[in-house]
Amino acid sequence: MLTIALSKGRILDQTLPLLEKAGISISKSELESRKLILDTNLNDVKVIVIRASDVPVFVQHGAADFGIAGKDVLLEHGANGIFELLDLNISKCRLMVASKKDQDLNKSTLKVATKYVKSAKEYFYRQGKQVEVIKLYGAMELAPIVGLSDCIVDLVDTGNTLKANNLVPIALIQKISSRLIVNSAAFNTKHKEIKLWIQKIKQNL
Ligand SMILES: Nc1ncnc2c1ncn2[C@@H]1O[C@H](COP(=O)(O)OP(=O)(O)OP(=O)(O)O)[C@@H](O)[C@H]1O
Ligand SMILES: O=P(O)(O)OC[C@H]1O[C@H](OP(=O)(O)OP(=O)(O)O)[C@H](O)[C@@H]1O
Repeated sequence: MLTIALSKGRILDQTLPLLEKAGISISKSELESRKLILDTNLNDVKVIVIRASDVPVFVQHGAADFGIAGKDVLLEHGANGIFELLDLNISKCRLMVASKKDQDLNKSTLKVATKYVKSAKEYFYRQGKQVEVIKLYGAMELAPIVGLSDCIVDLVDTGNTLKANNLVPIALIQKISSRLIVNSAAFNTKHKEIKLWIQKIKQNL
């Protein structure tokens, strides 16, 4: 039995066609059901659809043999018990610093609002900047507008969300795309089975 962990939301829409091309499909009724473990067209392959940030957790603990998650989420999680095997080149965006146009960013301690605490701390540490990081779970763009922070660290794709909130991109931290990750232990015990599926997915990218 093979269990695959997929991220809900925008990654899922781009992941399903990749799996389909590799020979794993999930019916519409299965996707629309309230079930948490979904059947596929193959008896020995099951799929769990969970929050993006939970995918590496399930894979790390062996509750899923492989999973698909954004690099943003993987950077926050760290490499514990996980191998990143494939860049799927989907859900591409950039992890960036952004602020109001006229914001003074030369203060001795910058207030940074973000969901990406680890990446933000590491970035500003490398820059030699002292920061106070304020953890948020969404709507980061609001923070500089209401004076909660001097800047944000968030994902940018089209730039429309920044523009709509009168914010400007300041610096690129990391290019983001979705990655296929495996549990390092499962990769050793189920190596043949996992490798076969990864090859099938890779062939069809
Ligand atoms: N604007 C974007 N353009 C392209 N990819 C994006 C964009 N925003 C997020 N992503 C990618 O999609 C992934 C999932 O994002 P999504 O917005 O669906 O979930 P989320 O709301 O961030 O997750 P959660 O439900 O755990 O809070 C992110 O981890 C990132 O890799
Ligand atoms: O540059 P853009 O194309 O405007 O995309 C950037 C937006 O996309 C993501 O939010 P998302 O839509 O996933 O909403 P959420 O994180 O608040 O759920 C991200 O957090 C930005 O707000």
